[in-house]
Amino acid sequence: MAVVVMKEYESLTKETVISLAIELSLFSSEAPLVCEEIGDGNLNYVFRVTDGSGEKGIIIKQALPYAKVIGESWPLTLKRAKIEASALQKHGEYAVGLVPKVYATDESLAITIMEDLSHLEIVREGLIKGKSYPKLSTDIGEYLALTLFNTSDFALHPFEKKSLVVEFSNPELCKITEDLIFTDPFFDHETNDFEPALQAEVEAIWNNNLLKLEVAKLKRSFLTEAEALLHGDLHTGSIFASEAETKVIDPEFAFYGPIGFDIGLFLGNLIVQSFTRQDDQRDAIHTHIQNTWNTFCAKFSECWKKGESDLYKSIEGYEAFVLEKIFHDSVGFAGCELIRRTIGLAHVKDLDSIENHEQRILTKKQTLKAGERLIVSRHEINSIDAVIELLGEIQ
Ligand SMILES: Nc1ncnc2c1ncn2[C@@H]1O[C@H](COP(=O)(O)OP(=O)(O)O)[C@@H](O)[C@H]1O
Ligand SMILES: CSC[C@H]1O[C@H](OP(=O)(O)O)[C@H](O)[C@@H]1O
Repeated sequence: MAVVVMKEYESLTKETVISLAIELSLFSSEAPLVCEEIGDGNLNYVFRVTDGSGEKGIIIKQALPYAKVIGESWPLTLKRAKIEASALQKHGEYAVGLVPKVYATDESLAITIMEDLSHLEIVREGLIKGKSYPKLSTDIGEYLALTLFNTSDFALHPFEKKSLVVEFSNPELCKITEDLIFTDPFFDHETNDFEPALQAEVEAIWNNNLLKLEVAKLKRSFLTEAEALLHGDLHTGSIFASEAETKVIDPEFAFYGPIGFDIGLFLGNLIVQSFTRQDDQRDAIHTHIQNTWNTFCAKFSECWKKGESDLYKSIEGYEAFVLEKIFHDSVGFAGCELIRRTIGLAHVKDLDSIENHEQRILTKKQTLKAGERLIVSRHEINSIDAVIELLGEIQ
């Protein structure tokens, strides 16, 4: 990967992106370059440059000094571009082929130049259309096990692990998660955004001290447990796929946190999708939920058996203890994701695009109920099949 040293920060336009692509010799000098801005996320600009044939493309993603969805009133560090590029590379070392290739970065412009994945589809969009992506859960289960195990103390020398903890210190992006996932939805906070028909359910959440105690414990794990290098925002909008391929993008929230957080966010987004489907279409999603966890466990155990880095790895019962903790954390984090995606600042299209008002409100009530039960009962839920059973009980 090249590191391009450019001038000071400026917000790129389609024209300056083309000049940059020429300056960096990313295409042959005669190619008639075309650029479009394709970013649909909350935070950054994403430019796609093609050579006119429409076939060869590259992606130039640029961080803005503020959150795009809110505007300049929400300043945000440009350092997130470097974190994202470094996390793509670090995760790519272990989850080979499951993340886009990074071609170049420039810290002062806050850009990452990477592989164009436009031949794939964002999983959230495909799932909403009823697709099921046969390889999704096997690939994501493996991605989770390989990235999380191999960046943890189970695999790394303690000096290397601690130096990665420092490299991936990401306080501003973590603060967004601390607020938007773990705090604001559980209090009457101005960032919340919910439909008036949900007022009673939302107030019940704000008044539920048992629920809030459990969320406080999960937030504490997020704040304090530097277990592995997380993606940090692994929702179905951060995954590209086809029938044959899966690629995880957008790890700008990467930092050292609890292993169950990435797993829980992915499962939470699958659970949201499950509630939006007709009964006869839910099985494909439930199979993905089960297979994600089962693949994660199988691959994590395979990694556990390799290498000698931690003498305690061979102690009877230790691996089972670790996996049990990760499972209960994952279930709780999934619950938080369900609640924040329903009533918090950042919604998901799976829910908001349900046109029929009654159906949309019913589905949102279900995601809230499921979220609450997953959080409060997570220590009594002892298998992934029990999660599926719980989903079936929610009317
Ligand atoms: N490598 C890529 N190849 C093709 N399209 C991409 C790529 N990365 C991002 N995109 C497009 O840009 C959108 C926003 O990208 P994302 O990284 O999620 O931005 P944000 O950080 O703002 O959420 C994606 O939903 C996708 O449509
Ligand atoms: C104001 S940030 C809200 C929300 O946006 C991020 O998602 P993405 O960058 O994928 O659009 C993240 O989930 C934050 O919680």
